Amino acid sequence: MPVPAHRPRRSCLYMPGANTRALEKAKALAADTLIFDLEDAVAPDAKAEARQAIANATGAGGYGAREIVVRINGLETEWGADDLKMAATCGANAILAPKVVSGADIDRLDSALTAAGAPVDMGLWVMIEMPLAILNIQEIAEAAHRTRLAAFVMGTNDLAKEYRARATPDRLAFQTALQLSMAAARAYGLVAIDGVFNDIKDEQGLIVECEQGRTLGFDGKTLIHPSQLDTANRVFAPSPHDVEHAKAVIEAFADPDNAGKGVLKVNGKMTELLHLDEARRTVAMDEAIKAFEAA
Ligand SMILES: CC(C)(COP(=O)(O)OP(=O)(O)OC[C@H]1O[C@@H](n2cnc3c(N)ncnc32)[C@H](O)[C@@H]1OP(=O)(O)O)[C@@H](O)C(=O)NCCC(=O)NCCSC(=O)C[C@H](O)C(=O)O
Ligand SMILES: [Mg+2]
Repeated sequence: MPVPAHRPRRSCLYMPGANTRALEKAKALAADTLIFDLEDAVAPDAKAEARQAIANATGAGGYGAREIVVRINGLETEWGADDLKMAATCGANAILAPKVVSGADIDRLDSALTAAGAPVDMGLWVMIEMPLAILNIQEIAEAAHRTRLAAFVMGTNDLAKEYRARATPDRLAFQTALQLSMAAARAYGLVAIDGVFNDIKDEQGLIVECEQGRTLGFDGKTLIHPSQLDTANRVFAPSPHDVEHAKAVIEAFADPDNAGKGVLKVNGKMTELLHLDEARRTVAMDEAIKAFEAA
């Protein structure tokens, strides 16, 4: 299936690779992206079994238009090379590598994927979750120019552990990391996905965190439970008001009376050509979401 230019990634649901029931259940869940995990959600004794379960699930298919990503263990671990070998040719859209800290890490992963026979359109996603990754964030993002690097995924649990930080509702401790990662992602054309919200029962807390991620510019949020899907899908989609306003901006610039003008007033707001670009992106994403949901 060709990759749409504006692919929705509002909701990116992790599931442990060893949980075959979750892998099956995912075929009917309203997630834009499914992340089959071999790393932290899988116990050391279950790694080989989980790797086989993911290979079986991706081989059998049935996930429709959902994007499939396999999170591997780090290449420095005893499981990483076998994970990458399986993930490279299992039919997934991308692999997600944990705990990268440098541009050289991206080069190593990229070379290993090519050597393992990964298709040219397979993406490389990486977890931004180590203090050194935050300090080296530009160098990491810059590797996108020479590799398949396509996305940053924030790992706020590992960041909390490494920083010895407190997880507060405003995510004060992670603002520098979130915002530097966002700047680097956008500067080098990468997708940016926010970290997980651990308290499955706290729906209001999830809404607040999704809204904050959306405000910061993230494309979507990583999730850990199906009950979190609807909130992320709603918050990270353009709202009906956003789409209506975007269409008004596009119409205003297309009006022959406004030909040659660089600045207009639309719905009482100053509107420049840069807003036209954003309006086109909003409408394209709205259409991409509708097409994805109809598929
Ligand atoms: C957290 C969980 C272990 C809770 O599981 P459980 O107790 O089974 O929850 P429920 O009984 O409420 O489940 C209801 C049904 O939903 C299915 N389910 C649950 N979670 C998922 C899921 N993630 N994907 C698909 N399906 C799911 C259950 O099977 C139940 O189905 P049924 O039996 O038919 O009723 C569990 O939610 C879970 O394992 N979540 C994912 C954990 C995970 O993958 N963690 C790793 C990624 S997070 C991370 O590492 C962050 C990052 O690296 C960082 O540093 O921040
Ligand atoms: Mg992590």
